[in-house]
Amino acid sequence: MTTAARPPLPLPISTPLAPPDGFDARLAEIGVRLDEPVLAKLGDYLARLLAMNEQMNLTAIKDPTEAWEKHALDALTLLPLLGDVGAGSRLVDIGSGGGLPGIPIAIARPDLQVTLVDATQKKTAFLSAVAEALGLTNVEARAGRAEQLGASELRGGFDVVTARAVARLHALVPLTAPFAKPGGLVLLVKGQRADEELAEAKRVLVEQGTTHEKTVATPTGRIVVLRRGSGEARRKGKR
Ligand SMILES: C[S@@+](CC[C@H](N)C(=O)[O-])C[C@H]1O[C@@H](n2cnc3c(N)ncnc32)[C@H](O)[C@@H]1O
Repeated sequence: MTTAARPPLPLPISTPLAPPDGFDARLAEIGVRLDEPVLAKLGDYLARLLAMNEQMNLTAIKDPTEAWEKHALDALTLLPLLGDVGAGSRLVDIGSGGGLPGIPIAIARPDLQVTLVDATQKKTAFLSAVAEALGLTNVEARAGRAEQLGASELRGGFDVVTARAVARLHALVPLTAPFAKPGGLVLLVKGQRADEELAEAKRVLVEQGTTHEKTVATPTGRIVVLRRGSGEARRKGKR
């Protein structure tokens, strides 16, 4: 882990957040049901995120209820798309920032190995510290730019790649697709303008050897689902 040589970042004291009334119903709307210990761990994560946010810029959201909706629920909208992703699979979250959507996924799917990538070393120090505090043994943080890490030993190593709020699709696909194995999924959390961004990124999708499988509307936005093709498809795309 890139941050391992540095002293661990001390986390401020925080009290885990309780889910707001009706959160179970919000989860049911997206076809997700979580046990109480999982919700408790999510509440612990959100509390630590908001507490650390007073010391470094991790999120614009400060209100706990909003954090459950716009961070936890928004991240968990990815879960139904991971139904066919088996235990032991590897997922990487690019531009993870304060850990979104990667940490809620790692909490809800402890059977996945989750790598969190961010260009800012201070943020990956927080991600390592929060993963340790939450006992998330399936999480590692890597500091570095996706452009470089996507050409490192991480290239082509992941069954699933996720990203939220990092860049528009035409710039985001080259940052994310290189991490996916052939046949791997690239799940990009977007807003209402996903279709417009897709149209703009059409050529880039081909160049990166990805195909657009579908766009899923969720209660919090849109998820653009891409699949990385074989090397052969990528070579054809370059012609
Ligand atoms: C607006 S924040 C979003 C953070 C998080 N994904 C979320 O949804 O809350 C964008 C993050 O992407 C990171 N980032 C931007 N460009 C990057 C790149 N080329 N490689 C790695 N991280 C990058 C930034 O450091 C920042 O933490």
